[in-house]
Amino acid sequence: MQQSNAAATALYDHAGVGSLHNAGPTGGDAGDAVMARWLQSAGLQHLASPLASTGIDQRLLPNLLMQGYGAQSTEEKQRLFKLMRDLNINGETGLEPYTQTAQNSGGPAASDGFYSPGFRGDFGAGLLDLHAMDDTELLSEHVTSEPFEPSPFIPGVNKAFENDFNATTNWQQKEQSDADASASLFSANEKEISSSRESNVAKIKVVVRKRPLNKKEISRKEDDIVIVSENALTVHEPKLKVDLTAYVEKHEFCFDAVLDEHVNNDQVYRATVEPIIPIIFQRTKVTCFAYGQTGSGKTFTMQPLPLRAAQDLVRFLHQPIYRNQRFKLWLSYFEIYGGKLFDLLSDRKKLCMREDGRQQVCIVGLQEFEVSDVQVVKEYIERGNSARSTGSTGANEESSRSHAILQLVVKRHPEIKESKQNNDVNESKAGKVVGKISFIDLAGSERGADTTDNDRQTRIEGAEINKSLLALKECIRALDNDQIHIPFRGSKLTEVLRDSFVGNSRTVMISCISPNAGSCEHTLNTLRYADRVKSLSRSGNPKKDQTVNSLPPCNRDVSSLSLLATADVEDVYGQQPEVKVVDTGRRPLEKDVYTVDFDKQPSTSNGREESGMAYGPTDREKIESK
Ligand SMILES: Nc1ncnc2c1ncn2[C@@H]1O[C@H](COP(=O)(O)OP(=O)(O)OP(=O)(O)O)[C@@H](O)[C@H]1O
Repeated sequence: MQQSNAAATALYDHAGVGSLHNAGPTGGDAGDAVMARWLQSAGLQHLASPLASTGIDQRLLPNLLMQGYGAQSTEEKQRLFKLMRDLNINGETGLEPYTQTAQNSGGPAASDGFYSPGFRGDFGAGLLDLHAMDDTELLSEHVTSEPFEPSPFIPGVNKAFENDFNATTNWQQKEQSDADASASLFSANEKEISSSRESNVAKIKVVVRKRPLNKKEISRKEDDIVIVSENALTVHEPKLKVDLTAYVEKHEFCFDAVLDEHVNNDQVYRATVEPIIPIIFQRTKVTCFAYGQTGSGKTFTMQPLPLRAAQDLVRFLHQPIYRNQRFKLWLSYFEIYGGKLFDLLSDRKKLCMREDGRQQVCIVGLQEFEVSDVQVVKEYIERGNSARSTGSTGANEESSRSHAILQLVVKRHPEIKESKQNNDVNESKAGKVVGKISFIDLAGSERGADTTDNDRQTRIEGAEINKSLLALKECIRALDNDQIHIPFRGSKLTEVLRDSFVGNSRTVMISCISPNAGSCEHTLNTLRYADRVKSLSRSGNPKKDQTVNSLPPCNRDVSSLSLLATADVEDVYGQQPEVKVVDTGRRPLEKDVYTVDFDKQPSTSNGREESGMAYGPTDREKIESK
């Protein structure tokens, strides 16, 4: 309390009136004028005048303000709080030294400002305290737990929570305090905080998920050859010597996280997408995709994620900061099949991709739906899923033959009066994209090499799939190396995701693997692809290169792969509390020397890009630019 008083008092001093105790009538006037201007800067001038008219000693104003005097609404209190805080920050940065007064002398140093524990502890009721408790303390009370476990990263929202000014969490208070930033979304200080939060989320995160043996595999008495331990796993490859004696070759890998067969979908969400949700509101484009052979669990893994993410995004949107700024969530769902795009929420309407004048890719005719309720999101997802192209493979009766892309986009909408001027533009288009997350359920990675279904259709599917997987990897590589040129034209998939590869973006790859011995080769291919993606961040960064030598010998690269020679010491995912990950300074180890070319995807030679494979009606396409 002393500190906050000191800060407000400093305002008077700054006006050249000396300490409050010395303020005479003239000095008081000058101080009052500054105080009035100060309040006016946040639209709170009315808080000064009632005081003046009641004849209350203006010197008491800082105290009264600190008690929330006159502020009627939550919003006003927030603004007032922000003003006080800014004052402290300025004081803290030494913009304007202030004289010690009787009130503040003996208290904590001025430089401790708002952030000193003493100050926090004394902070009066009715005003926000950004630092009273850590993020997790209040969150758990307010998060709706059905049907998922509460998320420590995401604020809970319910009516009481929204209305209870004092019960807002630190995190929410920070967000709330952004509300009156008119010119930009975030004040300088908050930008700092948000950028540090952003930088805490690795650009590429690679997670492996192992599914359990299925009934067929159990009935065939197949062995589980994948052993998971922490963030590493070992594949025990059964082999035969020339003299036909059996032996096992071990392959060890290490990733950001490895999730075993006992991990449920909610835990997958927590380890992958959840930490990224907050930065979507900070103009980040996120891509999350699952990769792996058919039947390895990609769809099983990916399908719950958008719903879970939508639930958290909706929670954020209910925060006053975002609600006041007219942030809305939009959902679209389409698939890429045989190089063509189909809207899964619009009777498989064929879509086409256009580049506008600003080289922004837009999918012409793609329906976007505003979603503010998780139940509605669920219905859209179910509708889209039932419209997907699936077929049967040896390993999966309902195999995805396409890449399905579900996008959740946060947009900021203009005020009603502004948007009325653009009556002809539909609401979704009127909004400005703030951030988005794309969930991609890729078709099985080995379909190009699928010889059991080797008909023409399958070959075409396989060719496109292979092409896009290769292109995806190239884009991730370029992205991670901060290359200016991103080879997004390599496939329809990467073209569609173009805006996810430029600017501020994050990628989460979930590699799904089957545990049975019969899938060993595919499992190793999947892990090598994942390893390759992860290792991309180890190449081309001299800072990372230097650190490898300081790693303990057991963590050093011992394989013959020069590209995997450096350690990813900058991946700080390991700091997230809920995520089962460890320092990725340990590079993946695959002890054996491979003969496999890691870059090589299953053959694409049998595929030509075919046209005229449109599914569903070829509706007249409304050509319009976003
Ligand atoms: N972790 C898991 N736990 C329990 N069952 C799983 C798990 N992963 C996958 N399955 C089951 O395995 C089967 C195949 O999974 P899924 O359809 O997700 O594979 P996929 O990789 O998407 O295949 P495709 O590429 O052919 O579409 C499904 O019946 C699914 O329910």
